[in-house]
Amino acid sequence: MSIRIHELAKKIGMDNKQLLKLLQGRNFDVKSVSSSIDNISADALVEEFKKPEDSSAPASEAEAAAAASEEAEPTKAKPRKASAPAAAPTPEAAKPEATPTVNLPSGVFVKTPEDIAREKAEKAAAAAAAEAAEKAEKAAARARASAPPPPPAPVAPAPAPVAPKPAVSAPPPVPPIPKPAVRAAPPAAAVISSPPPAPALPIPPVVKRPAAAVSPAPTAAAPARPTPLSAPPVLPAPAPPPVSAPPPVAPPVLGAVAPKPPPISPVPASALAAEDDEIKHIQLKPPIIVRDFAAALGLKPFKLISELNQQGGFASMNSTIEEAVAVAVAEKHNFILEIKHRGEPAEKKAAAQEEVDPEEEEKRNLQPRPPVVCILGHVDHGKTSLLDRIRSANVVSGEAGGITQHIGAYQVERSGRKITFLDTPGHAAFTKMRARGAHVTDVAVLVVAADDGFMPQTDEALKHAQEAGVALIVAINKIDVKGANIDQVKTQMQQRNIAAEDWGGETITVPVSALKGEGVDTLLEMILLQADMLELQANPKAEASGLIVESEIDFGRGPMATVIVQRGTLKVGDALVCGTHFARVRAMFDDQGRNIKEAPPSTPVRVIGWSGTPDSGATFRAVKNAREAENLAEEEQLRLRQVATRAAAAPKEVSVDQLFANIAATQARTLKVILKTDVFGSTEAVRNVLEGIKSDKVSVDIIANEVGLVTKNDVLMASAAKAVVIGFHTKLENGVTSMAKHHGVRIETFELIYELGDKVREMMADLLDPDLKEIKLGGAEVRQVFDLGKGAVAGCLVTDGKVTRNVLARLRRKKSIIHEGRVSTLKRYKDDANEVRAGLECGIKLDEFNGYEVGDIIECYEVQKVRATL
Ligand SMILES: Nc1nc2c(ncn2[C@@H]2O[C@H](COP(=O)(O)OP(=O)(O)OP(=O)(O)O)[C@@H](O)[C@H]2O)c(=O)[nH]1
Repeated sequence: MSIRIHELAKKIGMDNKQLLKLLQGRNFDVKSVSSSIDNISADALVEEFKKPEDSSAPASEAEAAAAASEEAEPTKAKPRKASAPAAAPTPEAAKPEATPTVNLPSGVFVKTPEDIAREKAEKAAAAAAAEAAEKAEKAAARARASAPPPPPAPVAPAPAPVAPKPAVSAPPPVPPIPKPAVRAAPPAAAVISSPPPAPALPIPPVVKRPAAAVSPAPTAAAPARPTPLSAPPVLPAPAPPPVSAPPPVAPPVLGAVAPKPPPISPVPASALAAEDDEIKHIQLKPPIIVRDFAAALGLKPFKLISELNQQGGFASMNSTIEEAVAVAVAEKHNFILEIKHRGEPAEKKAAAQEEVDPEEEEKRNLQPRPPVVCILGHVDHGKTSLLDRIRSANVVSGEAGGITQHIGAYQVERSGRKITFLDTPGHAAFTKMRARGAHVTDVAVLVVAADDGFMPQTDEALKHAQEAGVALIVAINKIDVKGANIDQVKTQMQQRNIAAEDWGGETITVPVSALKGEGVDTLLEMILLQADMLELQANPKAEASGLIVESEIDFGRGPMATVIVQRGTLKVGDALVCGTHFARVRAMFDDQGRNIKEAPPSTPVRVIGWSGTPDSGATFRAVKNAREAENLAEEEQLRLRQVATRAAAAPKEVSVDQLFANIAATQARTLKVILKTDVFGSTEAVRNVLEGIKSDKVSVDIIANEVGLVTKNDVLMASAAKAVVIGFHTKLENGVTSMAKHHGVRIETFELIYELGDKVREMMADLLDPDLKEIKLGGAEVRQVFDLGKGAVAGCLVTDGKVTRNVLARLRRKKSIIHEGRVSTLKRYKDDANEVRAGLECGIKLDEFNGYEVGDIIECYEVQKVRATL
């Protein structure tokens, strides 16, 4: 039994990637987050990472100590209780976690000996450091407490987090503190508190505890609550700058209070210092991302994630945290979080002061974006059904012939996260679309039917995905079908060097049934997991740019393009330029056809307002205004014209071979085609089909191709050029049919690409002279020769088929053909006959031939014209 890493990570509340690294560091043979480890090791890890939270054992120890101290200081009771839950996350508690000190349940081996040795060393070092800090702090506290000499010299550069606690643990204003501390302190504490000679202040005992295991929590927690008011009046005379170097707030307070002499209680002074030390300020800009926030708090991201997840929701490394939540979490960790919004005066000032580095700005604005996923695979392997299942809409039934004809882009939501899907057609003609699909995407899902295995377009799709360098997931579909063979598909994967994970490879492989929905959830989970691993980000604040997935002329709305926003946020009213086309975004529609105003990164959206149909695969970008967009498009048109003119004007060297080839080409017959399609991608697909028809005798020339309806103009053009009009997925404008009849123009429209291919082949063949085919009718053997004076007649026996008067015939003698002509006379006895069948005797005379010999064979045949082959 085993468990996948991402499941384990969820259990532990750790980031997938971190857990993967951790396991790799511990020499586990794991390659990706969907790899698995054995259950024993997994349990040990769960146990290991439970520790920091359920530090109940040591906590109870601490509580015992605290309870003891309560007896002496009843006033302390409340604060401690209240702060108890917050104990764990205090900086002190967090510290031991920072070093990977791990206590495994005995008998479980999940670490290498080196790991254990290293951890021990780190633990020892941490303990030593903590102790040194304590000592230093203690000395400082003592120096402050024993007021008289004002030596301001800070006692020791006490490490920030540990230092404050002892001070705070001794807040009680009145009685000489030592007693409770002594009582509360475990034996160890007493020992350690001894080193410095000076007065046995109460503080140390609490700090005493060995850094990691201690539940300094309760004690440490107490100081966490800010009690600023108590500070000023009590402050001891001198020692303004005690240990509290870090927070800048401390000095003024201390300074201000310093002159007051009352020497009564030295303790609160340190309490104030501690407090100032404790509460730190951090500034962040929205959006607050888990990763950055954890770094600012000095926490491990997985700790923060688990904390956020406990509050409900689903956080990951790149999740954005709501501001209110972030403030609360920061408070819990003794930080004051200042969120700096854009446009705030302070920021404006800062912006004015320093030049913004665009790269920095870009980095700062990066935000997680949804993954773009491409579904690839062979025809009919279930790509559309899978997508259909995922978004629970019935697309398959709406497609012509059940085949996806052009790319579709959709967005689905899963666990509160969006995934953008591209559906690409499986037919061979749509190669370019698939290639384009693969290049736009982050993750490619290769659909392989379990009953069919890898097919030509599966391999081609795999090649596209590999060339594009996108993450690959294999979905073995149709596992419900009789004859489904998952292992066979995995064998084929192995042969292609993309072995499945459970076969020792690295390719995430999910068996699914698009029809029954089995495995689809797992597939989505894997996609999100891959997306997490890829850490996909984009800057939504930048000028919008992206890629044209598809373009078409929408009847009624004009040129329309399906685009994927890759960067920035596309808005209605934006001015766009894309090659020779430009747009002012009039309206945008999402995959459900709903009108939307904005499209952030990774969103597929249909845009209207284009000057024409931009090429699929071209990139667009937003510019300042429509005028600029138009100018840029015009410049591009001009540039292309110049390139074409230069190319045409350039002298060409023509070889003799080429010359002959050109002459032959002019003699070869050509089918001229005017092509009209629904979308740009279809044009490509039809072109692919037509260019794939190879013939030496006849060629296809697409003299014009456009997206849109077949118009009267097309008919006129076809009439002038002697061309045919081919429409794919498009209709005819009113009046076109009658006009075409009048001009003798042939118009053919198609819904299925393979039907189009077959028909064009026929049309091409029709341009060729028909082939002649000889069909044998029968044969007769000459048995006797009759000389009639004015000529000879052959007395024959019809051996096969039939002999008919006037048909073509040839006379063979052994292997030679002696004569070819027609059967001019055919007699049965003395009567003329039209036809004599096999087994009967007859007299045959071939026109203009008299030289028959016994044994000659007369073959009768006819010649038929058949359509020429290409
Ligand atoms: N039994 C079974 N049939 C399926 C499953 N998935 C798809 N099919 C059927 O397979 C046929 C083809 O499915 P599509 O989703 O159109 O396949 P496609 O790969 O999108 O095909 P193209 O659009 O031509 O590229 C349909 O009849 C589906 O009902 C499945 O998991 N189990």
